[in-house]
Amino acid sequence: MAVFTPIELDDISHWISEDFNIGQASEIRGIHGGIENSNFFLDTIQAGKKQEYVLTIFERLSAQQLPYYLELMRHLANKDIPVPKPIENHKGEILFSLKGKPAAIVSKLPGLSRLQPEAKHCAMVGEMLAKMHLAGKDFAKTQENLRSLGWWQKTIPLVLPHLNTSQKDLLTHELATQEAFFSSAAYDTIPQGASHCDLFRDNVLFDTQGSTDTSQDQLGGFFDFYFAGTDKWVFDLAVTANDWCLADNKQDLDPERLNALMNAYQAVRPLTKEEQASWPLMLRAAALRFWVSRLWDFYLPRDAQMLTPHDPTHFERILLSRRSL
Ligand SMILES: Nc1ncnc2c1ncn2[C@@H]1O[C@H](COP(=O)(O)OP(=O)(O)O)[C@@H](O)[C@H]1O
Ligand SMILES: N[C@@H](CCOP(=O)(O)O)C(=O)O
Repeated sequence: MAVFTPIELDDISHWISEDFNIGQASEIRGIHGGIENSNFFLDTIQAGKKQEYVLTIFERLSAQQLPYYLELMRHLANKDIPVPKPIENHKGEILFSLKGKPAAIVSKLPGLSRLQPEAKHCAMVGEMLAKMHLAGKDFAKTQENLRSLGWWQKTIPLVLPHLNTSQKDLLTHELATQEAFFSSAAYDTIPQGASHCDLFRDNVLFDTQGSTDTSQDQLGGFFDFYFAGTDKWVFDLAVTANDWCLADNKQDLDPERLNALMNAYQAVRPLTKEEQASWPLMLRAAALRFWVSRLWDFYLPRDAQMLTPHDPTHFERILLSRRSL
């Protein structure tokens, strides 16, 4: 994440001790890594013991949009899906205001990201993703994926002037293909529900159980639900596959990792015939979604301390690879 809105301990100490039951704030540290929100590790001391939380200040999402994400995390956590649990204040609220922006405090998950995943990591992620989809079936709220087709249609004209001719052609052709796909009868038959929509390697933690290698790794949890939405579950799986199952050339799919992800997912929730048929176009949709957002972040950047933009060309290559399948 980046830090767009700096926060000091003095800004929150009184608020934490007065409004919550999590002890006294003892330290706050800006987190480097993501690109959307201002995130901080927040330590407190409660009954003499250190407790760890994550404080997020939302930079783009509004107080109207946020209840979906926070309630979804609470719903999933209550069903034993390992996700950050929003912390309630004394009034039972989970959405607050800090420095004039919406903010939340969530539990800190254990572990670290595995950026060079083995097939077994892909399998753990596939299994938990399917369990998460099923656990979200009775989640009452719905909210569209705010980075889906409507957003691509609005954003692509903003980035096109920055691209060369072949990039422009690729982007406009793929958008036209996806528009036709989204409006097809087949698309309507594909099951949907609460989806993470950004389940990249850096949004999953593995608990290493104290081991220095990967042998004991257990899933620590999924986090960063702030791109979640009601979407096709198989789109969520395609987003995940495009990041977790890359071959050494960083663009093609690696059969071993992909099989591990898909088999583990389908052991919990087998894909329907319609989902199977949609898979090639879903992989392309998932590649397009992140090519567009990376272009947008790259060419129309915001001010931030500690911001590291992601490379858009990575998803241009992934899209080309998926189109050649
Ligand atoms: N609940 C959490 N538990 C543990 N670490 C977290 C948690 N939430 C965020 N982090 C850490 O903060 C970093 C940035 O968070 P992220 O959600 O990716 O930022 P952004 O909201 O900007 O996308 C992550 O890479 C991770 O290290
Ligand atoms: N996963 C996306 C960017 C979203 O940033 P995150 O830090 O919130 O995951 C990408 O890689 O483009």
